[in-house]
Amino acid sequence: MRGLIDAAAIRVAAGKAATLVEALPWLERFRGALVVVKYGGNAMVDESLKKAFAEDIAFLRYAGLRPVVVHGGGPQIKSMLGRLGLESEFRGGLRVTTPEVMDVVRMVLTGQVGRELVGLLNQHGPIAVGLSGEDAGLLGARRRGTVVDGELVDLGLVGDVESVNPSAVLDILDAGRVPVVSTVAPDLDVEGQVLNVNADTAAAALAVALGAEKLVVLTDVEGIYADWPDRGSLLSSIDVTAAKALLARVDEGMVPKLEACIRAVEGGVSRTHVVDGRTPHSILLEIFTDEGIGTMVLPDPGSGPGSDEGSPA
Ligand SMILES: Nc1ncnc2c1ncn2[C@@H]1O[C@H](COP(=O)(O)OP(=O)(O)O)[C@@H](O)[C@H]1O
Ligand SMILES: CC(=O)N[C@@H](CCC(=O)OP(=O)(O)O)C(=O)O
Repeated sequence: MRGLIDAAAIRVAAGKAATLVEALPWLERFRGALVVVKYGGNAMVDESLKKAFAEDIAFLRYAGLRPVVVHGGGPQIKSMLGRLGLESEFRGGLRVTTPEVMDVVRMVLTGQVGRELVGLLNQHGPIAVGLSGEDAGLLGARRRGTVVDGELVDLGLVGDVESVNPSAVLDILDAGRVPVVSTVAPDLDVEGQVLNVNADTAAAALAVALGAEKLVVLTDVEGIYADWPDRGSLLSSIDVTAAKALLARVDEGMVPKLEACIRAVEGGVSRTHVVDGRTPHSILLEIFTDEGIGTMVLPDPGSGPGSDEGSPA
């Protein structure tokens, strides 16, 4: 009835206020912080998760952080290859990339997925600017193979990032906007050739070059499991030494993600997280709540600043 105070409504309001207050120390801690977010998995294909992702990135931007988005697009590449009657296989979590497949990867990542993401973010104001590893020398790559069952496998036009010139990304950040990066990179050895770089790998290289405070990698699973697929073995954190040992026991797409986290931590990014992109607003939950979510890959204990994330201080 109007005019009466509803006790249940007051409790709900108090709960909402408590959530906001819980975020306060984290807002203070991360004001101005550069955070690289690798966007991929279900969060990229489900409409409501896409919307929630865009809200999270806009929230970070308006809360005074400096988010940089690096996106994947494996499912969209697969779908376009299918429409064109082309096939490609994965070895060690990486797509074997022929010249025809490379054309499709470039078209889909830079021309389709990146554009869509920029559009979604710009529903929250004119904040997002898309670019690829080809723009202003952002990424330089060299061809790489991968080792599967002890044998080196040729992956074709697949590259690993060898050089990063982050000035274009910094220009966009300094203008108060959000860079949205697709991970096609010029081949440093062959002029005019571009290479397909796994987006987790590129996100790590970029996070290191930018001196990011955090790398957050979205995926389709709760986090990293010590003993996959034993659901009781989800890790809340793991140090670099243990993560390297675990590499031998993970497979599928988790290999490039775990490698990316290790590379980022070893490159000085002290907070590296693998979080579940199927959970709406997983990025906000990771950054602005006391518990965080997913798995954090950390420097080894006692190895310097950032080896302990327990509190915002
Ligand atoms: N130890 C592990 N912990 C978590 N996931 C693992 C592990 N080993 C293998 N996986 C697999 O890796 C998958 C994540 O990689 P992928 O499907 O490529 O992710 P995305 O599509 O998010 O890029 C998980 O869904 C799971 O099937
Ligand atoms: C070499 C390699 O595997 N490149 C990836 C690039 C896109 C990507 O990484 O997308 P996800 O993050 O959605 O997996 C590919 O061709 O699928």
